[in-house]
Amino acid sequence: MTYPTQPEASHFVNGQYMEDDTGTPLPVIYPATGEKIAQLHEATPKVLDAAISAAEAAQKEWAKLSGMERGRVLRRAADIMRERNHDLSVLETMDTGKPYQETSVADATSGADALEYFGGLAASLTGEHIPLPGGDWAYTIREPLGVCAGIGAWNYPTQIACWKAAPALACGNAMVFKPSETTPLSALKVAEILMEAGAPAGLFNVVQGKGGVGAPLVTDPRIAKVSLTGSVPTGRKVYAAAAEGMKHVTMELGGKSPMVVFDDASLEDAISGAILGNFYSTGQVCSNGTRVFVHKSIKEAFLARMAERLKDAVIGDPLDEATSFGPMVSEAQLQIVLGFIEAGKSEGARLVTGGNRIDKPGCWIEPTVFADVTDDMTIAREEIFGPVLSVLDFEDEDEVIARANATPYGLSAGVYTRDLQRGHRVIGQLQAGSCFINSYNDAPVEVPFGGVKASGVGRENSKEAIAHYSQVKSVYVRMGETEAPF
Ligand SMILES: NC(=O)C1=CN([C@@H]2O[C@H](COP(=O)(O)OP(=O)(O)OC[C@H]3O[C@@H](n4cnc5c(N)ncnc54)[C@H](O)[C@@H]3O)[C@@H](O)[C@H]2O)C=CC1
Repeated sequence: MTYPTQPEASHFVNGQYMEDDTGTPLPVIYPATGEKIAQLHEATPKVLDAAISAAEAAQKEWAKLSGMERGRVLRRAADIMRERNHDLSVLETMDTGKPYQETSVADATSGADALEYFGGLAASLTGEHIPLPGGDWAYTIREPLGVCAGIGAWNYPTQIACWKAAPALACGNAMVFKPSETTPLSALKVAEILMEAGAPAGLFNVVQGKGGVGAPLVTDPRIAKVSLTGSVPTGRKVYAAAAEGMKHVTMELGGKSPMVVFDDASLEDAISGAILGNFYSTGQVCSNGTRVFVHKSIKEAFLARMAERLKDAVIGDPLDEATSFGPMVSEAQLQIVLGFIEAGKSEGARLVTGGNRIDKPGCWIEPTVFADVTDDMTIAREEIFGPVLSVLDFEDEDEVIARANATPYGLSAGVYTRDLQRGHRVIGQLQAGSCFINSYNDAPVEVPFGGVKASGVGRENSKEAIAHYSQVKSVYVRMGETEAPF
């Protein structure tokens, strides 16, 4: 028995489901068939206010607990998520269209990893003792920020909710989370699980809606920090709005990341990396290596073998465990991707395989590979966020580094080579936050994740995230008399 797709109500506020059906209707569509699977409503100002007030009250109590006590709740939530992985994965597949083969290993499980990791870290979030001249000393206290707003994208809804909530709650903050309007279902389950694990009512609240709900959440004076996963244009707006209130931010934004395949690389591994970095989640991954620079001497071999490997993709019912390639998340995103494919063709790129909408109900598109792509083409410059791989030729190491860096983005970068000195030398020069050598798109919770340049501010995951969900108070303690000039 899996979860019904229609939740009890649209929002989760102060420990329970909440509805206000005067909000704008928000239909939820299963992208594999185009069927409506739930009907929600956007949050009204009343719902938003209730969520922020509940978070404010809960945060004060939560921050009084020791880190050990807070961590215990998060670790219990991680265990519950793992026990319910099947049901959570089916729901995530219905919400996003991503195959169960993926959701069962990369969504609730990744969320549980974050809850477990930050739950374990919570008790160790201590300050420092600083000895000073004359017997004076100082100490520091790592304090929570207060109520944090989390705003999510549609590609990894459970993972995004947990990657934001886990470090925020571990540090003693509360959260109001707004999922993407395209995938509103699974964050409600994260809220339910946190309450069941013993979190106080109001600690983690979910409000639904589009940018019109996100914007007042960001500017509300009771919100101390905003963590957004989304596109660069939205990031610019949210960052600017948060700056007005001098709020802390984490921005996990888009990219146009390079993957460089040298002539000494293992061809099979490089193709696996390019598949993971372009077709996993139907290409809807922010860190994807969508500009695949392949050394000219191996380009044709690379393309021929890639076309062969793509024939093994199992495109079909996302709930069937054998399916390895699902639909796009929505008709709107599908149309954007088809537009980029047309631009690729009209600007002279060579279509090697795919390029078409698949003729059946739902949002289906073929895995698509372009070759002979040049740096100035639209498909080499703009984030597509779909299953479209572009192969660009190169011959020289310095040349490929310069071209790889010639982008406003800087989320990820990858290098395939058997020459390890070269691997490290090249990665050292690539302008990106999350990099890979002979691999692509791994994102374990122990490792910092985030971008440089236009791709973001701050880091998620790892100990680095703690700095972004807490602030340091320093206390100077004088042991002798206080001397003043007069
Ligand atoms: N760096 C990262 O960690 C990741 C980045 N992304 C990026 O996300 C994008 C795709 O996701 P989308 O949901 O289409 O992005 P989007 O930028 O359209 O929306 C992201 C979220 O922001 C909200 N929003 C929109 N306008 C807002 C405003 N003015 N104020 C407050 N909130 C607002 C949306 O409702 C949604 O919840 C891609 O560009 C992708 O690269 C996606 C996943 C991970």
